[in-house]
Amino acid sequence: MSSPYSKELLVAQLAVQRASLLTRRVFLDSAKGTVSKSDASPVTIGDFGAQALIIAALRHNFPSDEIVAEEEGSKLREDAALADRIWELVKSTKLDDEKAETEVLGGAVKNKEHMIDLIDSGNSKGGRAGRIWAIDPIDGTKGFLRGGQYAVCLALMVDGDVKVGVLGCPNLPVDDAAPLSADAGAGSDEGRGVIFSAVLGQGATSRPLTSAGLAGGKSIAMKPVTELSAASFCESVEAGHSNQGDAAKIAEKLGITRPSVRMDSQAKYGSIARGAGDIYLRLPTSKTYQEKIWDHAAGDLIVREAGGQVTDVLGRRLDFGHGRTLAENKGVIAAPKAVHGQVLKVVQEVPGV
Ligand SMILES: Nc1ncnc2c1ncn2[C@@H]1O[C@H](COP(=O)(O)O)[C@@H](O)[C@H]1OP(=O)(O)O
Ligand SMILES: [Mg+2]
Repeated sequence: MSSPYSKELLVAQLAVQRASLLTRRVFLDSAKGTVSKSDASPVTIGDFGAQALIIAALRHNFPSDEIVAEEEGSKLREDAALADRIWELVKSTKLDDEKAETEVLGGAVKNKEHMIDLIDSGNSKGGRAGRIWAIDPIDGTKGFLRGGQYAVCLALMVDGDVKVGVLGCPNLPVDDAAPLSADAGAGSDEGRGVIFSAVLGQGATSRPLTSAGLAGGKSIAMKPVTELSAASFCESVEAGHSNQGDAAKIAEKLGITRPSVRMDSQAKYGSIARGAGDIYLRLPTSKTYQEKIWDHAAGDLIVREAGGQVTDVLGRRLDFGHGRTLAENKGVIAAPKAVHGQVLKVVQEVPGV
């Protein structure tokens, strides 16, 4: 008998692989497919294209599942030139493995209208009942535009619990043992591109972006931290997304002297899951911002399956059953199980966190 969620894992890996290859094409273009420049939440043609490809794969395989996705198609209905650019990209991005492309993913998107309908169908409200996929087609768009790290994110929740998580990180080194660095290789894809995956209760793996599917995966695990003072922190590049001043106070209290590695997107979760970093802190910068489920679902499972513990700053598990946002959580602390409690205690000693 095949293990639980093996089909979901295969479809998710291939869908993320295909979408990641699409985003890489946009990334290598100097204008990076920017759609809205001044926006606080920038968007590129890669966001829409990747979302269309992932939803196409999910609709083909799991037609009755719900989908929560970050982007919506209305902009494309109003802007024909924009829709045409995205359509060119979507119809010309295919896996080399024709069998995977046609038999698993269901082949190409039919036409431009179909593409926009697919993008629009990621509008589920989420919740605690049934099978719901969460998609962030390009997490860390600011990093993507800067030439830094970003991630293509997909997770399946069943009754509010994450069962499958896949992260495509086209700019992280393939090598799990490479030192943690925010450097994305100045646009070179030599030795870069990794897919992290996890299924609840089955561990976490990494594989090169160019060889997705179920073959070629290696088990990954967090690095055991014996001395917290020797640990390294991972945090957002954007000071508006995580309070870097509070993180510095926490590092000092823990005796950590190494500077934090700042990196965009859920690439942080993948990096600590494979032991390239130790602790990911996301400390709220505002009382009103609610984290989005697509920004955390895959990473949360991958870190937990690699031997980590993930909570918010109050020590509560991330709760993906409250709709499109983590309405009942505040910030994130992801750390190896053995030291998570110590980190949490120190986080709570910092006034205002
Ligand atoms: N005030 C905020 N606090 C935390 N995260 C935020 C905030 N504003 C936006 N984000 C989200 O942070 C994510 C990127 O995180 P990171 O800093 O780890 O790369 C993006 O998905 C972004 O959402 P959006 O895409 O809607 O701007
Ligand atoms: Mg995001």
